[in-house]
Amino acid sequence: MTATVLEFRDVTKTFRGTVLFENVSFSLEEGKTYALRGPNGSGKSVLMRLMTRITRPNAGEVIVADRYLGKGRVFPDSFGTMIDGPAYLPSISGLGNLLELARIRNRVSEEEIRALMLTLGLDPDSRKPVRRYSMGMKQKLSICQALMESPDVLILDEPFNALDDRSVEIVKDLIRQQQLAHRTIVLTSHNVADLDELAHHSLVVRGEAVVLE
Ligand SMILES: Nc1ncnc2c1ncn2[C@@H]1O[C@H](COP(=O)(O)OP(=O)(O)OP(=O)(O)O)[C@@H](O)[C@H]1O
Repeated sequence: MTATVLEFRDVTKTFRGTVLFENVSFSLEEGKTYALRGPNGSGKSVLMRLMTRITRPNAGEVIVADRYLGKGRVFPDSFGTMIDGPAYLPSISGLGNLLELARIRNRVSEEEIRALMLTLGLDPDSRKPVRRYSMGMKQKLSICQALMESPDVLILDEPFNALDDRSVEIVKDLIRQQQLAHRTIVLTSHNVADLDELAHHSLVVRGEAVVLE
């Protein structure tokens, strides 16, 4: 039997009186990859923020299974997210930034972070400050940040943006490794072929509804 990771129960989200989602209900199952689809501005990023509980619904509930919550915590403890991009310290290096973030939970070693950076084509020994990073380099750093602690659930908003073809293939391989490790993944992409290639199911934003297919 598959286990539920998180459940939306009659979730309504409005911004200043405008309804974005109304009475949305669905569940995500462990080990599955979900393509979140919908036109620009339909609410995909907001839905992802609701999943992580960064954004709260106006009505209804987002229920995260107990095993993903730290003791007495509201926020999921084992979710890796790449939604708005973390707020990097612009004057220090990529490795420096990842080490700072890793200190919060102390779950990943410097060696593991260095290896992941190398896999993605980032030089961990580069002293270049993040403010001088190109868009693609920042994107790779965000992917490192989301993956580095081997989270049980990955929420990836446009992980392939700004990446060259080779880097797209590397990120796809990393996602496939996560699938083999039975991780649960939600991802968006403006490239439908990428979503079709990777996802088991779709979450489609249709007006104020979200349909699981
Ligand atoms: N904090 C906020 N306050 C007011 N409106 C917001 C806020 N966050 C998002 N919105 C609105 O919610 C709608 C959905 O935005 P969202 O970024 O989730 O769309 P999206 O589907 O991710 O779009 P895209 O494909 O362009 O990335 C937009 O109209 C946006 O302006």
